[in-house]
Amino acid sequence: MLISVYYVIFAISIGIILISYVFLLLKCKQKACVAIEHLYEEKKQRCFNQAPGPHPWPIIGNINLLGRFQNNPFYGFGTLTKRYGDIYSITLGHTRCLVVNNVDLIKEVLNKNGKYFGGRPDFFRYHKLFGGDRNNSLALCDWSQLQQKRRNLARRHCSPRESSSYFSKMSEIGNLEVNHLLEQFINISSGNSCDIKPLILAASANMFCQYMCSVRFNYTDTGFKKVVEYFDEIFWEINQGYSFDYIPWLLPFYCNHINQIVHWSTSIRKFILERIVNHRESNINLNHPDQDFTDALLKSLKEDKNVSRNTIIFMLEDFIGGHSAVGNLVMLALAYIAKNPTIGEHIRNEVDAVSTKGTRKISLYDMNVMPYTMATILEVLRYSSSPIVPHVAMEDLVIKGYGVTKGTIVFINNYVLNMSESYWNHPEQFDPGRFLENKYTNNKENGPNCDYNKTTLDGSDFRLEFNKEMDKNGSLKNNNSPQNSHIRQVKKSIPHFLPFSVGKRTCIGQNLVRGFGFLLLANIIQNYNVNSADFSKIKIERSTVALPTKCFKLSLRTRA
Ligand code: HEM
Repeated sequence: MLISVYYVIFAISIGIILISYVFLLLKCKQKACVAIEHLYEEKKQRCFNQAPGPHPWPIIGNINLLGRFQNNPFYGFGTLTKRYGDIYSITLGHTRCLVVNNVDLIKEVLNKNGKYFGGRPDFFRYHKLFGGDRNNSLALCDWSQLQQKRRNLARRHCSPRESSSYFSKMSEIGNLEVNHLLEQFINISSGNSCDIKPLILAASANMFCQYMCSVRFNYTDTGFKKVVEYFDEIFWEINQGYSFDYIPWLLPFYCNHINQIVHWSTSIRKFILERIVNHRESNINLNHPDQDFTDALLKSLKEDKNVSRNTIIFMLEDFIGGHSAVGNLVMLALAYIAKNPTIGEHIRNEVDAVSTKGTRKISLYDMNVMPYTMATILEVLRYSSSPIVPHVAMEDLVIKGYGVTKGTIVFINNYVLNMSESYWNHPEQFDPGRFLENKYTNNKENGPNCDYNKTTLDGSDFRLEFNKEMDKNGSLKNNNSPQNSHIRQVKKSIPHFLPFSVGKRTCIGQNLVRGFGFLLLANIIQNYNVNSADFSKIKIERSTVALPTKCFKLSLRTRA
């Protein structure tokens, strides 16, 4: 009896051992398969050559090639296409980079493979700008679930649709701030040269602060003035490239510069906490609907354990900081108008027709009926070719048959798109008209449901009357034809025009740029003639929307 019990126990033990071996073998097989697959992938990668490119020097790589194009590295990238084609690799310091120079390839990288190119360069400077960790920044962080969450949170507030209450809030706030700005201009509107940039930036900052945080600051508030200046410095800084980004051992030579960056960013953070967040945080009511973006952020902090206080403070800072881009864009537009007075005349014609000769201010709802003004903003974006923040490959992958290894920095060259003769007629000319098209219509079409039969705020059916009186350059002429008229509109889509980039990491602030930029530009031109006492002082770098903090002066003269 005892023996048979032993036999049974022995048999069970053998069974267990055998089953364990089978599991062990299966697991080993799985691991072996993964390892083989990995090896195969690696081999496959190795089979793909790197894109062609110049041979790198030790230590500096190809930085010497860009040295010649310090003022416009993207032009430099463009010249290298003649030798290496539209996609090529260069090495900056020790970092491998890929430069992509045509629209199809750009879309292959950012649209088709966007999820693999969601990283950003790990520059020391970027960390210093955002409290020691670039992942605090919306634009400079690597792609992550947190980034997806932050983008979703921001979308409603920062990309308002025309029919939404956010849009009407934007229009209202924009108009109120324009009144404040015009009051400031009264003292400087005698036609003398003036440094108007700080005022335009302050107006733009107040538009953003009111829209996002329901607070505005006085133009004489020294704390506010300093913060607006520091934001502007940072905007300039983000648009620059330095050799120490790629050759970190040069950093000790740039200590003062880095300390300056830290000073700007910590001062901004202190201001946002002391003057905006602290007070709001203590008064937040979770049961009330969101008053603004700050409410939405503070609520997400209370409701979602994965969102940290740092995250929301940096988000707010990022979005308020967007005002610098708008302010600089408007300054550029005014400079081009000063240089090309006919452009100012065309805008003035639109403004006068829409506002019945200046009897009311221009609102956001006039955007659709002022195509030339909108086209001017687009032409500034094209002409200045704001660089697309570099992307980084987050995995090994293949683009156009070339192997791209994880960690490669990808430069998207939209300067070549904006300046290529194969995409634009006379790309070197500043000409807003290139963004306009005519839509022919007969008046019968223009019934109450016609898309193009837009009305202005005061209810007048302006667009048709106005458009049929414009010649092709945008100036007024008297050729009223009662039957047929053409409507001038901004071209709907231009596939090679990507000022805000495409794909997963496209700019979140583009509607704010169009909206607040339009309000500032149209209302300034409604009230002032813009000129310059010395055009030689208007120096504009290509390949950036950023102007130095201390830039050219302009003169404003009240319109007769
Ligand atoms: C002249 C005005 C502006 C231009 C030309 C511009 C252009 C761009 C470009 C090219 C990118 C990079 C997209 C990419 O990496 O593929 C970007 C990213 C971004 N922009 Fe703008 N932008 C402007 C203004 C603004 C404003 C006003 C805001 C906010 C209020 C804003 C918020 C952002 C954010 C948060 C990102 C990062 C998105 C991400 O990486 O996921 N931008 N912008």
